[in-house]
Amino acid sequence: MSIAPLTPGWFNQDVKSDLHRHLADFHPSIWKDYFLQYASESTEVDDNNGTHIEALIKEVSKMLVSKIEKPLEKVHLIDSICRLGVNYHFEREIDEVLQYIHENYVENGEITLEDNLCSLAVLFRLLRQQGFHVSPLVFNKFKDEQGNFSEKFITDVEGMLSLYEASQIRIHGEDILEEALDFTSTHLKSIAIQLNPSLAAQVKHSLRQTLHKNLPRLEARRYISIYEQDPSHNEILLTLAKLDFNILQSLHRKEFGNICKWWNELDVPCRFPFARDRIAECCFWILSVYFEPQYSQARKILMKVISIVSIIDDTYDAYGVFDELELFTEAIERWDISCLDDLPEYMKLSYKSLMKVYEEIEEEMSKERRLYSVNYGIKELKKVVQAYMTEARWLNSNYIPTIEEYLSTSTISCCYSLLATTSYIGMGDIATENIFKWITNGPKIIKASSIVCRLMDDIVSSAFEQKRGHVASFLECYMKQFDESREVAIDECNKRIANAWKDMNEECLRPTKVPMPFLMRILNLSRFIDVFYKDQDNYTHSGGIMKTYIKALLVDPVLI
Ligand SMILES: CC(C)=CCC/C(C)=C/CC/C(C)=C/COP(=O)(O)OP(=O)(O)O
Repeated sequence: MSIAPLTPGWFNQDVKSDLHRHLADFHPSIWKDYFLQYASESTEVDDNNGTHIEALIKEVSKMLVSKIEKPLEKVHLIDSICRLGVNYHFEREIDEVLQYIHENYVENGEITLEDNLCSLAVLFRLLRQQGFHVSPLVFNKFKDEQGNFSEKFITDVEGMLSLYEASQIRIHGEDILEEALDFTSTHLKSIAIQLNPSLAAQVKHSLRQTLHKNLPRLEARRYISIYEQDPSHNEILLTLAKLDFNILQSLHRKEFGNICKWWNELDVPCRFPFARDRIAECCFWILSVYFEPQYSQARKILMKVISIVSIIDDTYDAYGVFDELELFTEAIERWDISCLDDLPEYMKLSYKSLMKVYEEIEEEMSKERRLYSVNYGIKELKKVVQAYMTEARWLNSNYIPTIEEYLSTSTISCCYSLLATTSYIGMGDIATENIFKWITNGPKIIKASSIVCRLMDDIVSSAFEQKRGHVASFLECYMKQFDESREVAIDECNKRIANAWKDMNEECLRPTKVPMPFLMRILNLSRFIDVFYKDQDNYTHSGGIMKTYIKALLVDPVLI
């Protein structure tokens, strides 16, 4: 796209005094031009190790499909495959094994295999993750006569860890898993100091970041080193995991490089100095949604959309004044390049770039005869911008909405319905028009994911945002409506977040309303929030764990 060059200081020439604006002091880009070195016309997967990898995949596949004599050994093999991040090569085989175990060793939801706490909890988690119905009452056998989890398991750290991880996939009404969570987290916390350093580190990690809510690539990067140190590891599987990790890394670097090249042409620091310059972080957000090679085109689309939306979000929250925002909202509603003439100079750039991004998506989709998919995406974007405007109105009139009013708008402005819908656009023929109808009709799982996103974001960012003038967050709305303290409001958020996870877990059980690949995008969007919005907003303040994790997945290869 060619946009006329600017003279220094242009930004303040034709716009209102910054006194009226809610400017934020965002730190500059951490990554600058780092990923540009990887930009490449071809985003094919590197084939240098192709034959070797193929052979390793065949070997692991053989291990999976061999006759099931010891079911729990297979279960642990599947667990390692998943944690090492190579399960996407064996979806059919894994499903067949778990289906077999479910048919032969689960009666009326009860697992009939007799074994130790660790193995049963791993099996329970894997079956649930795969969408099979299993009853948590299987854990009754680990209780004492009083009906409490037996203290004799406190020293079984692996068992406790597995039960703790299994309890994360609980659904509504599963009291026994609530008790299990309580029991395991209390005792794991207190026992951690007595353990050897490596086990202590694992316990500490799980207590902070559970497996179910972790991003699969991050878990793979971490687990490869843990698995390598386990004397009973399988060499073939380990080698596959390492090679595969590096191959994916080089594909992802190229994709990041290409998007950074496009972003650089927008010249964000100069043309949008009020906005967060976070292209690597935006790309990482999308890499969390899907990492597999077949979703490369889908990632490209979603990476561009999220990055432009990030600028638009800052336009509403950190720069635009009320009458400018009305013009912008109107222009988005009309969706027509001729609206440019009505916009202030700085808004022309984002509007033009947005139109251009969607034109490109339309071009690609019309080649695939899936143009309709883009229209669903545009409708979701319009909803987001309307929600931004409602929030701007509230701020402009110092209105603090009720929590019902607040949530109905802010679960749209959190963009998760927009991102989920847009994530399906590049997914190919499996994303039928019915899938788009389903996702844009506000299904339970997207409502739950939006609650997780909105409330976790509000807990960590409301203090920073309120300082500069920002629409009231859930916390302020709740405190005003119920005349309660911030702590009580945070507790309420955490309860709602936990319930939303139960909704999501329930929606992933079979029979699912849509095929699993579509639910997985939503689950991964929620996981991103769990990883990056726990203690602070690591997108806005991206020099901490965000930097560490980008480095782990995109900069440092795994040592072979
Ligand atoms: C966490 C969240 C809302 C994610 C939205 C997904 C998305 C579009 C991400 C791009 C960057 C962005 C707008 C982050 C949220 O900023 P913010 O915290 O300023 O968002 P807000 O203004 O809606 O609170």
